Amino acid sequence: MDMHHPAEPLLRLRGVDKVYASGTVALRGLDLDIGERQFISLLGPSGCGKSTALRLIAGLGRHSGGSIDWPGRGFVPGDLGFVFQEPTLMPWASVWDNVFLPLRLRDRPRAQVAAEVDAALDLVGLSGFAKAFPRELSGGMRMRVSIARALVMKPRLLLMDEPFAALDEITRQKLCDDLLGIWRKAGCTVVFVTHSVYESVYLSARIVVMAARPGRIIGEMAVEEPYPRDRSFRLSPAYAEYCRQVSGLLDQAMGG
Ligand SMILES: Nc1ncnc2c1ncn2[C@@H]1O[C@H](COP(=O)(O)OP(=O)(O)OP(=O)(O)O)[C@@H](O)[C@H]1O
Repeated sequence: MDMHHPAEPLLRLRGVDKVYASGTVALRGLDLDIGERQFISLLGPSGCGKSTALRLIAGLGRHSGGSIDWPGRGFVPGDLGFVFQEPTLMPWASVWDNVFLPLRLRDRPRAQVAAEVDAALDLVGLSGFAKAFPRELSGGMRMRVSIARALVMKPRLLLMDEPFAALDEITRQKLCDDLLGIWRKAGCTVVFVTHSVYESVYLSARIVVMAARPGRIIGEMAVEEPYPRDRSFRLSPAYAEYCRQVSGLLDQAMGG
């Protein structure tokens, strides 16, 4: 870090509140700095406001109080990619056309951006499936198409809302490895919402634990294992110890 110009975070949340029209206080006083190229997980029990926080960061809905800023060079359209629990692909369109969608919505001509679509497919390891249709793919492959679509605009921030929750354990582990590779190559920041202690420890450099009613941050942990990470980390005593500590924080979040 340059000591004369300490790096600004990519995103800064200060005292963010969200009260829904129903009166539910989904978030109260959220303070969070998210750095460039960080991999950060938001972990917490159901209803603690993880998805709300992600949606506010994405600009889907207004916060009721506090501020959300992009302090560096500010927010530029295309800076954000979003991946949901369901891949939400268009079943009638090929893999290539699904990934092309964000560019098409911005009126970018097919021929002009073909290389960008190809590069996004290459990034997620699906170059050979450009002409396939979603129904021909496994659940894990469909999720990778969804990730390629989120990354085709080369966003600086990738928001992921429990992307692997609907998949079986083996596919989940494989996708975690894939995601770490994709993240390293894409060079973006990832904010990953999950219920899973194991997933958060494996993936993140930083885990923010939230509690409900009102949704708030109750603790944070750094996972100081260097990247790249692989199976050997998952099997290591250090991994088990991180999981134990994060589970302890989660117990606190659930009032235990
Ligand atoms: N559109 C909405 N209108 C009213 N209340 C909402 C709305 N969306 C969420 N809530 C409420 O806000 C609180 C936080 O919800 P949110 O979905 O952000 O939590 P979460 O941590 O993502 O939960 P989960 O893990 O179950 O997805 C909950 O009490 C929820 O019922």
